[in-house]
Amino acid sequence: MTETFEPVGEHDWRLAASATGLLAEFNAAGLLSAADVHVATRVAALGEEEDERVRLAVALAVRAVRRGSVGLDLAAVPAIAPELAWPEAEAWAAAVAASPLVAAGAVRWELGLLYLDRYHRLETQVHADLEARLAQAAPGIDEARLDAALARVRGGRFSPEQEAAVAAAVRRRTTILTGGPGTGKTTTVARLLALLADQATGSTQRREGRLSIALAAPTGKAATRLQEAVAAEVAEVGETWPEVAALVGRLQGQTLHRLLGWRPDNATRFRHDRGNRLKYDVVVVDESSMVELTMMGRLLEALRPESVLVLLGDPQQLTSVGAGAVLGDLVAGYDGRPDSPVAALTRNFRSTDDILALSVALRAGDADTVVEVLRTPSDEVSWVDTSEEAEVEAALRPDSLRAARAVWAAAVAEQPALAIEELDRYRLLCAHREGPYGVRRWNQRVERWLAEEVDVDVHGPSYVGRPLLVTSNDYALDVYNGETGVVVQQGDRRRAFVAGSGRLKEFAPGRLDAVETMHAMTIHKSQGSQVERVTVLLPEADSRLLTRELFYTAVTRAQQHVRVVGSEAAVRAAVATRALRATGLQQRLRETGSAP
Ligand SMILES: Nc1ncnc2c1ncn2[C@@H]1O[C@H](COP(=O)(O)OP(=O)(O)OP(=O)(O)O)[C@@H](O)[C@H]1O
Repeated sequence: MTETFEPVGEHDWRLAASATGLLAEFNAAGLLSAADVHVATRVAALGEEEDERVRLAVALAVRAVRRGSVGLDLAAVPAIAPELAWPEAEAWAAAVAASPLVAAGAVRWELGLLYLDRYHRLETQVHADLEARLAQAAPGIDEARLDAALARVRGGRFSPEQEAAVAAAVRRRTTILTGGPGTGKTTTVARLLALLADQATGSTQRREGRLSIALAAPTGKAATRLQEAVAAEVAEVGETWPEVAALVGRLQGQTLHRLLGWRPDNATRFRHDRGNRLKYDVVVVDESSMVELTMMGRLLEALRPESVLVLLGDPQQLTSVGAGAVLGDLVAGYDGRPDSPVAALTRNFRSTDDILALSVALRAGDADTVVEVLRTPSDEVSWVDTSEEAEVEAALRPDSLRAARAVWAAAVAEQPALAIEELDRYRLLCAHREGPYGVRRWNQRVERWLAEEVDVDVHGPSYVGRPLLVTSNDYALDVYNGETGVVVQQGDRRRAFVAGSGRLKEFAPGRLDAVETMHAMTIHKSQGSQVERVTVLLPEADSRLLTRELFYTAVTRAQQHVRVVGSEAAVRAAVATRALRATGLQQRLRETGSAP
C-alpha cells in the first residue's frame, strides 16, 4: 500500500522550499505535504523547539489528523515507510516528551500518542462527557408500567434480542445500539421511544409528562430514513396501542448540523453548546459510525446531562471522513465494563443469505471465505475477477446503462416519483473519485453509453434523466448532503426533484449548485443508504483507499444482489488492510473502567 507521493521535479507544489533537515527529507520522500511542514515549522518556531526530531513528529501529527487519526502513534509510524531514516525510537519519544512544545501545551504527549492540542481537548472532552453521563444515577423506572408497555409493543418487527436491548436502554441515559446492516437498529427506535414516552407520562420528573424527542443523523438521507422507520413502526405499534402515536408525537428527522444549530459564521461551532443546551429529553442519532470526533464533542457538550442519548450504528463500517473513529472506540473501549452502555443486535433481517455470508467473512477478515463466497455461483453475489480495462467496461456497461435508461425514461415521461424510485434499484460504487477506477470516469462513461442509446444530450448540468447527489447541506434550499434526485421534464421546462423526508422537493436545476452526477458514487458517500442491486468496482490492489471497512461498507449497501468487479489480488488486499486510526479514546475508556 503506498502512502507516499513521488515529487515531480524540484518545483513540485507538494515540496516546501524552506524545509531543512529531517523535514525536508521526509517531504522529499513524499510522506509529508508542504502544509504539514509549514504547520510544524510554525508551531516549533513559536514554542522555540530546535530539535528536528520533534519538528518531524509534529509534522507527522498534522499528517495523521489529515488522514483521520486523532493523534500520531509515534511507535507505529515508521512502519508506513520503513525505507526512510527514522529517528531512533526511544530517543525520539524522550525528545518529544521533553519538548518545550509539550510543556507549553501546544502539543500533548499521552498514551504513546502525540496530539495537536485541539484534538487532545476534543478527545478528553468526549471521554469526560461520556463518563459523566454514565456516572449519573439511573433514571427512576416504574417497572410495572414498563412490563405492561413491553407487552403492548410485542409482536410485529420486534425480536427477543431487540426487546432485551430496548428494555436495557429504558434504564439508562446513554445507549449505544450496534449491529451489522439489517439487524433492525433503526426499526427498534420507535418502540424504545414509546416506552420512554410512556414512562414519562407517569413521571413527575419531566415537564408536562410529554417527552421532547430529536431524531438526527450525520446526513440528510440517513435522517429521513430514521424518520420514516420510526413513523412506520409507530403506526404498527398503534394497532395494539392506539395512544402510542400521540405519546411519541410526529417526529422529523434532521441532520446533526441542524439539530445543533448550524451557524453561517463558524463551521465547527454551533448555536447549542454547554451554555445553551438542547432542550430535548431524548436524542437519537442514527449512522453514528459516520460521526467524527469534532461533531461528537459538540453533540455531547450540547446535551442536557439528564437527557437520554441513543447512538445507533455499525462499528465495522467506514469511519467518518473527519478525524476519529468514535463509534468503534466506544464499542471496544466499553467492552467488558460492567457499566457498558453498549447493546448489540446480531440477527440480520434484511440481507439474503449469500450477501450475509460475504459480509460475515469480511467482518472476520477471512479472505479465503470471502473469495469462496464470491466464486460460488449465486443469485445474490457475483464476481467479475478482472482489472483489465476492457473487461471492466464490458462488466459495468449492461447494468449501469439499464439503470440510467430506466431513470431517463421516467424523467422523460415526466414522472419524478418513478425516476427517484428507479435510482434506488441500482448503484455503481467506486472507491476512488479520480483515475481509472474513479467516479468521475465512470460517470462520463455511463453518460456516453446513455447518449449512444437514447436521444439525450448529456453535455451540460441539467439534462433530462441526470441522477443527482447533493454534496452539502443547504439550509436555505432545504436540501442536505447525501440526498438524491433527478432532473425531470415538466411540460416545456426541466425541474430537479430531490427526495426529502416523505416528499419530493422541486427546484429549477440551476439553483442546486452543490450536486454531482450519480451514475456512479463513491463508497464513502453511499454510507447509510440501501440499494437493491450494487456493483462494487475495486481499484488496483495497491490503492491506499482499499480497506476492509471500505469493501464491507460497499457490500452491505446491497439488498438483493452485489456484484464485485476487481482482481483477486484487490479482494485480498481489501480484506487484509484495516483502516486503522490512531486515537486514544478507546484506551481512556478502558482505563476509567478498570480504575479502582
Ligand atoms: N424483528 C424484526 N422482524 C422482522 N423484520 C425486521 C425486524 N427488525 C427489523 N426488521 C426489518 O429488517 C430490515 C432492516 O431493519 P433496519 O433498517 O432497522 O436495520 P438497521 O440495523 O438499522 O440497518 P442499517 O444499519 O443497514 O440501516 C427492515 O426492512 C426492517 O423492517
